[in-house]
Amino acid sequence: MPKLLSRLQRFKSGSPLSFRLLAYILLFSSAFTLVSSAIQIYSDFRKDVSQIDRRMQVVETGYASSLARSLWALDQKLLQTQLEGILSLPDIVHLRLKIEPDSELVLGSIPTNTTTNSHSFDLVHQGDDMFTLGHLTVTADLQRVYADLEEKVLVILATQFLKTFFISILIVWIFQYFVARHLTAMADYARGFSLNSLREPLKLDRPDTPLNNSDELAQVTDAINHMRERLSEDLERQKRDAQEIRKFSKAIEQSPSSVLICDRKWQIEYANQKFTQLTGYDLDAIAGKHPGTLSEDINAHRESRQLWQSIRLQVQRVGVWQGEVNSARKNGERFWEQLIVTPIKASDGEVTGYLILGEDISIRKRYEQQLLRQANYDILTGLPNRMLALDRLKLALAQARRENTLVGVMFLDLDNFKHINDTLGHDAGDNLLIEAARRISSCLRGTSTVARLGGDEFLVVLPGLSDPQATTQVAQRILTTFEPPYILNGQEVFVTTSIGISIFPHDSDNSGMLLQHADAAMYQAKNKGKSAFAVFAPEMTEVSHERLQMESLMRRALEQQEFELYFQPIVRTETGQMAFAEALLRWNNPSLGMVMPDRFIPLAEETGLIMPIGEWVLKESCKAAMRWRTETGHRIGISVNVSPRQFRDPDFVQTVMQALEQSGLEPDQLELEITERLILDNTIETADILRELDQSGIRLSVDDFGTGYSALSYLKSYPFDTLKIDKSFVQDVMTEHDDASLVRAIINMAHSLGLRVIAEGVEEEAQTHFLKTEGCDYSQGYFYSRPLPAADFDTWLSSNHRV
Ligand SMILES: Nc1nc2c(ncn2[C@@H]2O[C@H](COP(=O)(O)O[C@H]3[C@@H](O)[C@H](n4cnc5c(=O)[nH]c(N)nc54)O[C@@H]3COP(=O)(O)O)[C@@H](O)[C@H]2O)c(=O)[nH]1
Repeated sequence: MPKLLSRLQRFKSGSPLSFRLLAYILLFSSAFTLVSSAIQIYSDFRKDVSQIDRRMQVVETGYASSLARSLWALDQKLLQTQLEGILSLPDIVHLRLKIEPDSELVLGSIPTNTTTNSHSFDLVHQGDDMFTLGHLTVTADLQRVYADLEEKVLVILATQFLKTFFISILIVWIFQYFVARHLTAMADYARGFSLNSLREPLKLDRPDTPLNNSDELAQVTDAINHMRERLSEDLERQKRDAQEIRKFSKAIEQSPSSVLICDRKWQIEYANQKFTQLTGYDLDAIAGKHPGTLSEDINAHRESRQLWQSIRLQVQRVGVWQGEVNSARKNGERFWEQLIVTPIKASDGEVTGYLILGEDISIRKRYEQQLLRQANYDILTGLPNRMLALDRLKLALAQARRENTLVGVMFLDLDNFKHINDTLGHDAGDNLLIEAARRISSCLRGTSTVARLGGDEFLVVLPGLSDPQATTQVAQRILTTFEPPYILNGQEVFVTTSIGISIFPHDSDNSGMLLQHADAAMYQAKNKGKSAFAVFAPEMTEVSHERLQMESLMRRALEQQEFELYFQPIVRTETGQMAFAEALLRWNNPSLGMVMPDRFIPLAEETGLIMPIGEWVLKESCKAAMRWRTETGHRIGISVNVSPRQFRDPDFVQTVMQALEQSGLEPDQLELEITERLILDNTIETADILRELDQSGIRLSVDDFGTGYSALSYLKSYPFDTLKIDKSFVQDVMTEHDDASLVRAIINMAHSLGLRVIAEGVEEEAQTHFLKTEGCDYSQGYFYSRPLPAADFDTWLSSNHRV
């Protein structure tokens, strides 16, 4: 029962369509039933009425002749019987017989309040003559017909209504079961449809039959589900798109590049953080403006307008513009940015706006300018470097060709720069170069170029000369400006320069050759004794050729075993007995002959060949010392010269140790001679290396002492064992009072620092007496022996009883 009630309730409230359908069916079927029943009833009614009419016709045809005969015969009884017979007929209620001429016979009665139907006919005698005997009016009562009609109406109405009602109920139930409830389910589904239920498809509560799967409801369900899927896909896509858009907008907002988006009229619509950060303008302040009109500076504004005009044109024509722009920040500060401007196009290709990407390239630009400067200028002196100098030289040559003039090319090299640099340190060397550059520049006209080629080499280009003499005048002026001393590390230092000159077009019309010739002339000037200039002459090329040749020969000298060690004894001054020997390198080249170290060691240092050569010297020296021990039975130490360049080899200590290990010589039998200039070179971890060598037991001596510019304090700071007084002082001790005093002072000072002293360059016996008197520990010089080849030294050792 409750189920039924709820159904009814649903039927009433939840299924208005069914309700309405029921109402419509009832209404229409009732109307139809009524009309059809009315037609039916009316037809039956007409049938009944016409049956009565026919019956009265039958009375006329059946009774007229017999009634006429009864009248003719005046047989009243028969007439009475006949009339009663007619009256007994159904529905006939009244008979009126008018008998001619004026009698009347009436039978039956006409009921009141009812509808009657009358039929009259004449009663005629059919003899020879025809006589109308009477006139009979038959009246029929339609009461029965109407009663029948009423009953029929009632029955038909009742049955039709019931039929219609139940059929309607059935139809509505069928409709409700097969359609309406599913429509309700669809409505419920649609009503409850939300983003959360997107994954739940609409399912109707009906069997899964092929018929059900293909009917309209199935089609609507499919359509709804299809719509749901499409919606779900669209939403998914929208979600993805929204995510993408969020991602892109975040990326744009946080992009390391500045981003401006303009509409199609180039009015700013969007600016990201980076843009604000870079320019100082925030979006509110610039929205709607043209990107070229942000600055308030009128000049910048004008420039920018022109620029943006060309940007607009190129973007229209080519589709992109990119370039480097010197933009202005809000505070007026200028900066460089790399801009890329592209149109933003809709899918139909229509331009909807413009994208302007910017990147701050100020640092790169500065760096580029710096690089450009570095590429063309010498950082230390600010002078043009080799590259720019060569460009200028080429330009000068081109101009000279046009104008038929001369170009002077001067190659300058500072004399003894290396020595000064090594002894006074790099800072002093740098200051010297700066001052030298200033002095050279001060001697030149505005059109001339002075450049630093590297190291202590300078190039001067004198364009547009009419007379070659002009070059020598300039060279002389330069030499004169070099005369005043330089103040380096608080000391007065005299520095000179050597100048080589070549002239275009006399010496060559080629810039490279002119440089080479000036270089060759410069060597000639050096050979003249420095602080000189030389003008190129063809024979000078041989000198520079020799240098090149020497370098290439030296590269093969080690493997060709062209190097040889000479040994010079170092004796105890007091006794003249052999103490140890110094290894001195010689180069025996088949084409160059015997080459002395002064000639090739600087070149070996320049080219780096000193590393393998120095290693060879160390190993051979240690081996020689061990051989002497074997041969003489005495421990004879060996002193080896070490070039500053060798100290820059990170494996130097290891090389020394290897030489000792491989030969078996004890470390205290090896002495390394180091020049003062090495010690003053702050760039080398000299102290660490010297300490490491000292800790290994290797002895260390300061070579050429007295020739440097340094203070003596380093002697205390470094672990030296020996100090070697330069031969230039020793050689004049007997003649120069100052030198004698200096040698004496050096010996005393060295002793006070716990160092032993070697005097080198002892050539005369008198010098040995002096040194003995002054307490000099060791002596070395031609007086005792010249440097000897190994075999000669062996002989010297065996014949010399002073060991
Ligand atoms: N890095 C290296 N340098 C080396 C090596 N071998 C030599 N040298 C250096 O070359 C310079 C010239 O050396 P050298 O021509 O051998 O001259 C030496 C002696 O021959 C010379 N000497 C010795 N006694 C006298 C003398 O009585 N009179 C005189 N006029 N000359 C003399 O002195 C040079 C010794 O120099 P020093 O080293 O200062 O003791 C020279 O500077 C060498 O250092 C090498 O293998 N590596």
